[in-house]
Amino acid sequence: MKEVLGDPRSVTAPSALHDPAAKGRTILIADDDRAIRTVLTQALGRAGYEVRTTGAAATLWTWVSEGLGDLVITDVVMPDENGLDLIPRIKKIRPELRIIVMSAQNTLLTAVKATERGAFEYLPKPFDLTELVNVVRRALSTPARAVAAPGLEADDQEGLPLIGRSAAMQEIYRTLARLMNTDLTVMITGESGTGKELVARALHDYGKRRAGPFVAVNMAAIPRELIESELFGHEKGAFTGATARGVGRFEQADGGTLFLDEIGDMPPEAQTRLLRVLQENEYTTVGGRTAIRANVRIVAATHRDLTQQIRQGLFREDLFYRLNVVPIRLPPLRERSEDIPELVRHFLAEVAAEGLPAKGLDAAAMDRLKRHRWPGNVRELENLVRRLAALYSQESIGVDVIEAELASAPPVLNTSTGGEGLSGLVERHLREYFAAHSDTLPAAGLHDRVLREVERPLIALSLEATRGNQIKAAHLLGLNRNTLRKKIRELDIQVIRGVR
Ligand SMILES: Nc1ncnc2c1ncn2[C@@H]1O[C@H](COP(=O)(O)OP(=O)(O)OP(=O)(O)O)[C@@H](O)[C@H]1O
Repeated sequence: MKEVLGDPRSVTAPSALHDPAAKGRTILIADDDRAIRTVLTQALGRAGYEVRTTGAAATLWTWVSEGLGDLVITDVVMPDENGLDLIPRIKKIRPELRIIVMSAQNTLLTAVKATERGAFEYLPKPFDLTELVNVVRRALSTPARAVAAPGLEADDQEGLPLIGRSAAMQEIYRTLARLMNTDLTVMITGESGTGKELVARALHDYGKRRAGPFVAVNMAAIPRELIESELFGHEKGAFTGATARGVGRFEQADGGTLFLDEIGDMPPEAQTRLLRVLQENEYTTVGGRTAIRANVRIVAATHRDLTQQIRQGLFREDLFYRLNVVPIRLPPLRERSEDIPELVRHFLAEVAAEGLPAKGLDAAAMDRLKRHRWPGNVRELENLVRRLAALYSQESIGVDVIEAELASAPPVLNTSTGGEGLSGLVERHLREYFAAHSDTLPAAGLHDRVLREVERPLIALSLEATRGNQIKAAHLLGLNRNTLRKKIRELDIQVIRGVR
């Protein structure tokens, strides 16, 4: 049986799970919900453990200070004290005692705090009892773990709200919490607008490099021939237009996190260079000779299917394995539609805080939103909510308004760009590009370079869509066949037959 969603108290029963190592081990449980105490007592009792339960944090504290128990399972919100606040006190007097935190709060901050304060594991409610029994067994057979250094506590305010309490988001919060004290390379995949950049920021903000810079680079936004100098910097005179030394993003991100967005769009030469940096932990600037030590944590993201890119020869397999150390897949919004009401409330509150009149959605309207497919994911939802707040005067928005808004069909190109439109997307990337050169101007010849940047994917994708058939692609593009052939050569596009 799997998780039962909805009721935070619902837990599902394990299959027979007697653990021979359980004999003589006592588990202390604190939860103010009697039903939960009962189910946990039964499940752990069946597995062979001794169990003591209480509804008060104070009683748990007394037991622990008397030296009782081999493991603690505690809830977070209890009438007398917050379970999370108890953890450091317990760790101080009994550092070896494993603590499992369970909570129905289910925010990223709870997961992070539990891990940060030294909990062995965090279980969002509702959870599967089989999983709990497995966690207990693991906890009792793993040596004590160092607690995060004091002073590294996450702020109480969740500055960067990742909204959503669906099972899929809970899994992501747990992964993020586990990654907190590591420097592991992370690869975030997911459709456009699912929150990849937000997750990358969370990894940084709750990670051990949080005091350092967070630098984001969008591979798709930078002209191909400039990517290497953008990442690694260049020496004066390294190429035409390099009139001064240029600082690269690796240098800017020194001591912090480098977020490589749209990594699937990285050109081959830059991929090779990046691979070398990841292998050797050193890089050289374009035109430079001295090796510079790289001190960045890499987080990469893509909305593309990299395994397919690898098959097509567009992405290096060895680089993929270097980057894919910890994969995080963000689900599309349609797979977690139960999060939509909370997201809507969050975005409505945001626009209200910006000075627009406060609004709400009636039940039918909310229901309609939950049934939409959301090709542009959270970004599309956010844009819709902003439109509703700005364009409609009624306080409570009904389903008719939602129908009308969803029916004002976005243009063809919107589906992949999250409701933004192609020109909006190009403008966003160009803005980012200019912003990256805030103190200097980009190298001369920008017009042609940018047009080539648009032309290349346009032609490559047309060829992909026509399975490498150049006659069909020329027709699709409205180009003469010879012109297309010439452009394929000039732009160095690989034509792969039969692949789509
Ligand atoms: N779980 C979430 N909670 C709150 N806001 C979210 C969430 N996920 C995404 N958003 C918001 O949706 C918008 C898009 O998110 P983000 O830019 O992180 O997506 P992305 O996957 O990186 O998109 P792209 O692939 O197009 O770059 C942002 O405004 C972000 O704040």
